[in-house]
Amino acid sequence: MTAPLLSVRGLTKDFQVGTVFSRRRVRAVNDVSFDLPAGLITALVGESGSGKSTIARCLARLEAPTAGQVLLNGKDVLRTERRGASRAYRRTVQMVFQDPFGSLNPVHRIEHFLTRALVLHGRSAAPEALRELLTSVGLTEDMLHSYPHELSGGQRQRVAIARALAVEPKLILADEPTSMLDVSVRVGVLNLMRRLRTDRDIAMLYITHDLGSARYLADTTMVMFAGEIVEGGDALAVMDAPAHPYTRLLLSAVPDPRRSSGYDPIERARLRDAILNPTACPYGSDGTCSRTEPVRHIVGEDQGHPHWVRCHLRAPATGIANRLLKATDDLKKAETTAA
Ligand SMILES: Nc1ncnc2c1ncn2[C@@H]1O[C@H](COP(=O)(O)OP(=O)(O)OP(=O)(O)O)[C@@H](O)[C@H]1O
Repeated sequence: MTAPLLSVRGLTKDFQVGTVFSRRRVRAVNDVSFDLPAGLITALVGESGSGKSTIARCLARLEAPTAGQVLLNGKDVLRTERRGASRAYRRTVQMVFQDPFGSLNPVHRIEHFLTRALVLHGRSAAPEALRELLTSVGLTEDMLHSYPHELSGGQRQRVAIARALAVEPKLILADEPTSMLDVSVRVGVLNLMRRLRTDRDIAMLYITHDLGSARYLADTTMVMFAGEIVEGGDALAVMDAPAHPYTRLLLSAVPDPRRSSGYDPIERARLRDAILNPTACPYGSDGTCSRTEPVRHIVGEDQGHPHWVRCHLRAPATGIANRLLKATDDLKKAETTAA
């Protein structure tokens, strides 16, 4: 197994919400631990509000965790860099956001974003360097003089990726990088990410609620529910043999072309409950579940990655994974058409 580039231990993040009269605390991330190995793509999947972006923002050092450790190459960066991320950390760990338009100031040309990133990190912004950056993400040199609004959503996201690449990062935190793009251009951006992993050995944390794209892109997958990571392992193993009831619910929401409704109504009702009430485990309320906190159980191993689950009601796989296979097939077909 590849050594971890970045390790997270006991990461917890609370937010204060409400007014002065009704102040309360929301625990967005609760005691989360995982490793991001060098050169591998790790997907973090889960419904809206489960805490995925908060983890990414803590790792990008845009939020200060309430508790826990972030170890970059074994160094506890929250302890050693108390005043904020060092330039070396920012160079190693870059973030790509969901909204490629929001992350590029509309008053500047593309040349500005790339030049600034290169210069800030003490690198040459010579024309060849700019050209190389653009071509590495599948764009052409003439786009240097374009404004963000003159590019398509997919092209803007490629510019955002080029800007991240300018500092030669070792890890890219990609928070829903394709969710605002047309389906037809999503696969191109996913393929670009895969190429960066293979050609440049860049590790990625790929955050998404789209299980099909996680299965398509990632080496390993972690499933997040109500602020906790409840299942993890080889991406295909987690998707094809989900052991946690919540993973199975997420998979059940992948539309099934063989059913007119697309959803199993019972599964859909439970998923709805889980989303509407994300702080309570829906499987704990029916009396079948132990009250004690579930420990990690290893349920298998694939490609050298242990497949683990934290749930009292872990279960063997069912046929729902077939729908995900279909979604991945569709992506592969789109890839062939786009090529
Ligand atoms: N700045 C903040 N202040 C208060 N609460 C916050 C803040 N940021 C996130 N939260 C809360 O933390 C929880 C997790 O949010 P987060 O954005 O991390 O989830 P997510 O899984 O990334 O969802 P989405 O895909 O919708 O962004 C939610 O309940 C959210 O309302």
